[in-house]
Amino acid sequence: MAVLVTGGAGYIGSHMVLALKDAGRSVVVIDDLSTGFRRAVPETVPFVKGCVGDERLVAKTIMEHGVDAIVHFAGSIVVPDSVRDPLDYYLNNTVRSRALLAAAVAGGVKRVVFSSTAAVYGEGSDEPLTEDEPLDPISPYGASKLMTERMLADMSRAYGLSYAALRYFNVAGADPDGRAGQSSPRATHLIKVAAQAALGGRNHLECYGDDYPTPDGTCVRDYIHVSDLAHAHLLALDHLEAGGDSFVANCGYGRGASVLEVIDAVKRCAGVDFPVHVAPRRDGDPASLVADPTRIRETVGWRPRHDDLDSIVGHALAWERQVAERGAGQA
Ligand SMILES: NC(=O)c1ccc[n+]([C@@H]2O[C@H](COP(=O)([O-])OP(=O)(O)OC[C@H]3O[C@@H](n4cnc5c(N)ncnc54)[C@H](O)[C@@H]3O)[C@@H](O)[C@H]2O)c1
Ligand SMILES: O=c1ccn([C@@H]2O[C@H](COP(=O)(O)OP(=O)(O)O[C@H]3O[C@H](CO)[C@@H](O)[C@H](O)[C@H]3O)[C@@H](O)[C@H]2O)c(=O)[nH]1
Repeated sequence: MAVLVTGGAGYIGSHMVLALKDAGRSVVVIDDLSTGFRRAVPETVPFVKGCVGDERLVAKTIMEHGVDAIVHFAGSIVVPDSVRDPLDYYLNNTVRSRALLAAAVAGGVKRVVFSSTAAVYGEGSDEPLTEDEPLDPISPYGASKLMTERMLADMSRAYGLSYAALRYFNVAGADPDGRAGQSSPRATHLIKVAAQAALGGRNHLECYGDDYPTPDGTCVRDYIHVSDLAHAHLLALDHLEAGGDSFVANCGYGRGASVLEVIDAVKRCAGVDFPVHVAPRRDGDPASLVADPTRIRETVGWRPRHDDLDSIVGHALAWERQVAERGAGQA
C-alpha cells in the first residue's frame, strides 16, 4: 500500500517524501508544479503531474498505486495574496481539497493527514495558542484551510475516515543532509528572504511594520524546522494506522522570535550585514502567533530534534548556498 503525497514537489512536501522513503514506505506524488519543482522529488518515487482538483486523475492514481493514506500539502500559501485574490484561495485550497477528498472516499482511502495552519486562529495572542483557541481567521488563506479542516471532521463522522489536521506555525530551515529545501526564488517567507539577502541575492530586506504590540514592535512567530514537521506527519500517520482517533494539533515549538530577532540570527550565522528597511504593515499579519505544542507531543509522542533558531537558520543558509551555486531557480 502506498502513501499519496499531494504537493510533494513543494517545500514541505519534498521533505515529507524523504521522511517516508527513509522510513521504508511506498510513496506516490501528485503535484501540478505551480510552485513546486519536479527535481525536488527523487527519480525513484512515482510522480503524477496534475491537479488535486482533477477527481478522475486522483481516482486513477489511488487505484493504480494502491493508495490507502493521503498526506495533503498541495495548496496556495501566501497570506497577502489571499487577501488580494480570495476566490483563487478558496478554489485551490478548499474546492480542490473537496475534489481530492471525494476521490479518496470513493477509492477507499482510510487516512488523511492535512496541512493546516496557525492562520486559523486569527489575531493570535501574547500567550501560546492551544487548539481550543477561538477559530477566527483574519485572512482568506486561513479561512480556506479551516473549511477543509471542517470537511475532514464531517467526513470522519459520515464515512469513518480518520484524519489528522496539523496546524503548522512558521515552517523554515532545510533538510540537515542538504537533500531538500525551499527552492522557490519568489518565496516570501522571512527566513528564506533573509537568507537570500545574506548571500547577496537581494540588496535589502523589508521589515513589515515595527509598531505592533510586541516587545520590539515587530511580529512574533514560532519557527519550526521543516524536518521536525515532516517527522510529526510520520508519527501522525503511524497513530492513525494503529487505529488512533482523529485529531487536530498545533505544530510549533512553543517559543516565539520577532522579525528583528530572526534577522539578527541570519546576519550572525551568515557573518554578514545587509540593509533592513522598515516598511508598512502587510495585510493579514497578526502580531503574534506562538504554538502550545502539548497536544502533538502527547498524542503521537513527537519530540523535536532541531528546536533552535540558529540551527534552522544554518540549514536554510546551507540550502540557499546550494541554490545560489546552481543558479537562481535551478535548485
Ligand atoms: N510554509 C509554511 O510556513 C506553512 C505554514 C502553514 C501551513 N502550510 C501549508 O503547508 C502546505 C505546503 O506548503 P509549502 O510551504 O510546502 O508550499 P509550496 O508552495 O512549496 O508547496 C505546495 C505544493 O503544492 C503544489 N500545488 C499547489 N496547488 C496544487 C494543486 N491544485 N494540485 C496539485 N499540486 C498543487 C505546488 O506545485 C507545490 O509543489 C500548504 O498547504 C500550506 O498551506 C505551510
Ligand atoms: O520580507 C519579509 C517577509 C516577512 N516579514 C514578516 O515576517 C513574519 C513572518 O512572515 P512569513 O515568513 O511570510 O510567514 P507568515 O506570513 O507568518 O505565514 C507563514 O506562517 C503561517 C502560519 O503562522 C502559514 O499559515 C503560512 O502559510 C506561512 O506562509 C511576518 O510578520 C511578516 O510580516 C517581513 O517583515 N519581511
